[in-house]
Amino acid sequence: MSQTDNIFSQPLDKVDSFSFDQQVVQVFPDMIKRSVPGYENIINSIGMITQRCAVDNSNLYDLGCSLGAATLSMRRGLDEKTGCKIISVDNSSAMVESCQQHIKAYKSDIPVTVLQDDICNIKIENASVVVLNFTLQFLTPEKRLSLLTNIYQGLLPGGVLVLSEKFIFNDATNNQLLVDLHLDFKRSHGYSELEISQKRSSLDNVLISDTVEQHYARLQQAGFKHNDLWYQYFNFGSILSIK
Ligand SMILES: C[S@@+](CC[C@H](N)C(=O)[O-])C[C@H]1O[C@@H](n2cnc3c(N)ncnc32)[C@H](O)[C@@H]1O
Ligand SMILES: O=C(O)C(=O)C[C@]1(C(=O)O)C=C[C@@H](O)C=C1
Repeated sequence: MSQTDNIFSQPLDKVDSFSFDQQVVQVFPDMIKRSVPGYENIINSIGMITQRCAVDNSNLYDLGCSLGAATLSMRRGLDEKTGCKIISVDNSSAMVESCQQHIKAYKSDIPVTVLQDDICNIKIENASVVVLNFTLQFLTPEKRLSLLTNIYQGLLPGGVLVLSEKFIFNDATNNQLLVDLHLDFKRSHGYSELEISQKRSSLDNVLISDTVEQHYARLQQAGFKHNDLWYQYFNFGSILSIK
């Protein structure tokens, strides 16, 4: 069972940069549900996208898998396929350890390999579905294009990338309203003003958001010609890119 996230509930002398360490791992399912509008819808839909887009004898990748929520949803979507393998990758040792336990707890014949590595080092091969669920935003911007290019090159024709992110918006008025609505979402899930502001400081320069237009431009540069938002809830959303 996931514990309640109260990491930022007490005043901290110094707010450290956010990292996916053991303390975050322990509360992660609670943290992400209470912080990311639409997270559960996106996770469920990743299973549906997998069911429709995965092909027999291909690989599926969950890049920045955390505790494996998207991996498990993909695996549920593979019920009627044969010869598929899921490769789930995260560079946090605490996440990978917990992810392995979590995945083992659910029985299935579909193989899942959980790797502790930087997603920039992974060669994508024979892929029908690749998921980057709220992970690209944690890579330094200079590394983002080469990762997407690697993904494009490793996808089979017709293969898909699900790219979920926190966005910023060019229109300052819209941006402010969507940011405020996200903060209201957090308040409605029990986060205090102190928790919200300390978490925001801790994510400064760690989570670097792009606009939807910047994502489309980068995806096109990587080779993807078919890119569209399939989900948006305030300043969070998900793009589906097809090779
Ligand atoms: C917000 S979480 C992802 C949530 C997860 N995909 C889900 O659906 O529940 C971001 C994850 O990306 C991982 N991460 C960040 N940068 C990474 C990198 N360069 N290589 C591998 N994993 C990375 C973090 O350790 C963290 O577990
Ligand atoms: O913007 C925030 O407040 C967030 O908490 C976002 C976010 C994310 O989008 O990944 C950041 C870190 C945690 O992993 C959970 C959620």
